[in-house]
Amino acid sequence: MITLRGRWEELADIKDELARRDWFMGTSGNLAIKVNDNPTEFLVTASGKDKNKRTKEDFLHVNINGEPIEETILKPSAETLLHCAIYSKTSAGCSLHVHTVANNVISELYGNQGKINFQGLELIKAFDLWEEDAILSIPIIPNHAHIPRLAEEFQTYLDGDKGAVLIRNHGITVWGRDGFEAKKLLEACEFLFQYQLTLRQIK
Ligand SMILES: CSC[C@@H](O)[C@@H](O)C(=O)COP(=O)(O)O
Ligand SMILES: [Zn+2]
Repeated sequence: MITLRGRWEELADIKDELARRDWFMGTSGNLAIKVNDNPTEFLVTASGKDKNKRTKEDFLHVNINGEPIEETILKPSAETLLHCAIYSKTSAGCSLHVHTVANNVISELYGNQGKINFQGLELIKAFDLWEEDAILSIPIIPNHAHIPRLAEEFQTYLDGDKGAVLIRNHGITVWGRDGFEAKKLLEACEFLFQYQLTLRQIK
């Protein structure tokens, strides 16, 4: 059995790796990992911190409503409700949210269509799409400032234990069965976004 400490270290390692990619600009981004079922509990990043640094106060242990389980002066991520939605509606074990220039530009370019589709690219296999004509469709939702409203719209796309949703001119949230899968999906999405932007520049 993996302990709370083990999950903490796992999430901290993921955070370090994403930080090395420079995916936490301006304190943006938040991460979560499930630590218990029945009742569902997870670790979530503390709000407003420099996620490039590794400290003892990086994560809070929260319940399914995003409320801290232990007494703390730290505040859970402002976007904790999105992670709550993921663990309420799916069996995912890890959820990651980052802001990158590529995911923001893609969300703006394709925002009016409400989604971006990828077909014929090897990396969509990261989402277990193996058929030659398979299409990976990533929804794009408006960036509602009211987080409960954002979470309400976001949760309509939670139809599996792994997936990705773009928030327009904000960022991406991905979830997977575990930390390995969530990070894999995030990297695949960012590859696809960079590919699409490069292709559009050349054409
Ligand atoms: C500092 S801009 C980014 C925030 O508004 C938010 O979108 C974000 O991703 C980080 O918020 P946080 O509360 O630290 O989890
Ligand atoms: Zn954000």
